[in-house]
Amino acid sequence: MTRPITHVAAGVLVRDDGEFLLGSRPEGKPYAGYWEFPGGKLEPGESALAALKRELNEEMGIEVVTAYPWLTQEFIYPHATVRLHFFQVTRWKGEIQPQEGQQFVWQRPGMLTVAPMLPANTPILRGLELPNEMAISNVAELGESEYMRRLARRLTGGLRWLMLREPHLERDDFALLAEKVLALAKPFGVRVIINRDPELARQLGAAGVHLRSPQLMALQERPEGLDWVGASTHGGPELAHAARLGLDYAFLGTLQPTPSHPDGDTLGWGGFARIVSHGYTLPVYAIGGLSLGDLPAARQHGGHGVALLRAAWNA
Ligand SMILES: Nc1nc2c([nH]c(=O)n2[C@H]2C[C@H](O)[C@@H](COP(=O)(O)OP(=O)(O)OP(=O)(O)O)O2)c(=O)[nH]1
Ligand SMILES: [Mg+2]
Repeated sequence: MTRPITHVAAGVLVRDDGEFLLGSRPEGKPYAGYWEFPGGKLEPGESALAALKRELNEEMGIEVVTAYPWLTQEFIYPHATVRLHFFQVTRWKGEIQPQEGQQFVWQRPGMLTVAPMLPANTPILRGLELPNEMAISNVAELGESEYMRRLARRLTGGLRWLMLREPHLERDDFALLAEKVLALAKPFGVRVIINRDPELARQLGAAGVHLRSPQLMALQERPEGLDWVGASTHGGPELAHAARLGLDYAFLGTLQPTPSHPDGDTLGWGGFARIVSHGYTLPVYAIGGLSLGDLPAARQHGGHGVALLRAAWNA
């Protein structure tokens, strides 16, 4: 027998310093004492956003000002089958005050100090570790020495993640470059994602691998031995495949015409939103002709962030 699905809206409050809020579940509810993102069940006919606003007001006394639709997760509990609609809440009014005897704690992504967490939330916590800007290397256009100068500048400026993607290089030359980049990035604790193949990413000891869409579609399982695995996608079927394999994030594009693809098929924000609104558990980056100024648009349309090639190195 299939049970009806209980729809739930939950809010991830994120401060400017990157810390996010968890609440403890009050006594008397299923999983009392577990940690969760504040939120609750949708009422009949209520939208997820309306439920989010109502629940955050009821449970913590705040008024939501800016909320971005983010990840969706389905989970089967003994007590219910839930579909969770997560939002990132970046602005709110009023002071956070527990209204139901719960506790609240601010946490740093990847460095939780409280437990246990509701089990459905594992991928949500992973998603919070991912940056809103994914910077993609551009040795091809800048040349190696100029690129390394700009990378050094961004590293001292606080860059946390970097994707190394240089398809014009032969594998050996790419590996040599990767070793230099990894050595430069290491003291900064930067996560370097290798856009080539899982084998090379493992050999280099990189944080992860990024798959091109043909590589993604040829796989039946997530590559092993890598902390982070992402993929490029161009539509719903590819994105769904990435989600099925349990990948950590996906790119979706091309958003706008770019210098290298001046007149190809582009999605625009409408097309991007239509695909993402299907509701995936993995964060989705918009890619193609974007700059950091497009981040609010990407988030309004259900994206996690923007993947930047040229624009990442202009500053
Ligand atoms: N609020 C919230 N619920 C979550 C999260 N993760 C997760 O699996 N859930 C599940 C637990 C519950 O089965 C369901 C939320 O139900 P709830 O008991 O919080 O709902 P509610 O606030 O409307 O409570 P009530 O009025 O029914 O007492 O979703 C999360 O991060 N936040
Ligand atoms: Mg609740």
